[in-house]
Amino acid sequence: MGATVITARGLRMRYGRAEVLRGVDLEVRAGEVFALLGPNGAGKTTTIEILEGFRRRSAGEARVLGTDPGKGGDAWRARIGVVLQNWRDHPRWGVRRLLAHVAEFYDRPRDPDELLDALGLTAQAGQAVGRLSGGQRRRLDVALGIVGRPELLFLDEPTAGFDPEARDGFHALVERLAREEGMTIMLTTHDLAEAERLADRIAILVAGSVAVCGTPSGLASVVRARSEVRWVEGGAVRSERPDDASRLAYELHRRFAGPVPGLEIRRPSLEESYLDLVRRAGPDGPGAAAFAADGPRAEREAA
Ligand SMILES: Nc1ncnc2c1ncn2[C@@H]1O[C@H](COP(=O)(O)OP(=O)(O)OP(=O)(O)O)[C@@H](O)[C@H]1O
Repeated sequence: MGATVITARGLRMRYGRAEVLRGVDLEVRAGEVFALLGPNGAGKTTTIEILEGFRRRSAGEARVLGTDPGKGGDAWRARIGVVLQNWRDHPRWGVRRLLAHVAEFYDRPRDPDELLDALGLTAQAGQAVGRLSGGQRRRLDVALGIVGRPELLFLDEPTAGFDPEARDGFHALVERLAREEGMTIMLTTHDLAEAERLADRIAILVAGSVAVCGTPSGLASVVRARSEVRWVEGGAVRSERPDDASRLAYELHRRFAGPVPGLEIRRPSLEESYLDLVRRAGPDGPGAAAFAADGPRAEREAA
């Protein structure tokens, strides 16, 4: 993996009295697809907007392509592609015309027709932007974000509103951009499956800070919630979530002096574990301190 493209250290953001980011630390390296995953209101968009240079942080350090994003000029901006959550300009312009117009701002733009083809928008080339469906509009947003051949691409919830086919096509496009062109991509999503499919590394943002960060497989082992052990005793179903499920099963086996009635050990799915993590680290959960003592935060930067 290459040089560091994005660094954030202790990033903080306040909107009035509300502290939305409480010290975000992350690092993205060249050629990496990095997913910022988290529930609604976790601070994903705020983080990405600070890194794009669209929002001024309240405190902390940030470097993007070697520059403080709050001070990046035109030359810096031209190296970055941005796909915002809601971009609704130029509703009367034709799709191809808008794309070709934006392409003119760059030295080495992509061919607008090839791009429309890659995003499945050829049939809409002459259509007014304001008349596109939500999913088509989103695909045009992506086309606008990559037409300038950026080194670094920010995608804020890129597949929101996509149907399954469009989502799959978009995932394939992101994989192509990363693998064939070596583009560094940072995306936000609340879709765990999307993050797992696309990202080399995932940071889970909960209540304004990074709860855990690592590769999808490293994350699976760190985030994985405790297994549930169930058995039948005294005519009733008993259930526990011990630290060590196999040890409890062994102890039960000894206690029953043989097979344990109704014994079941259920390993939670990654989805359940993710939701468990979000609940524990969230504002209504036991709080960051309890969460840290519990493991994942202490094991931050899982393999
Ligand atoms: N301009 C603003 N003024 C005041 N509060 C804001 C502003 N923008 C965002 N917030 C608040 O900051 C918090 C984080 O918002 P943000 O959009 O960064 O979260 P998110 O993780 O991207 O959420 P979502 O998944 O819903 O897009 C939310 O509680 C939101 O209401």
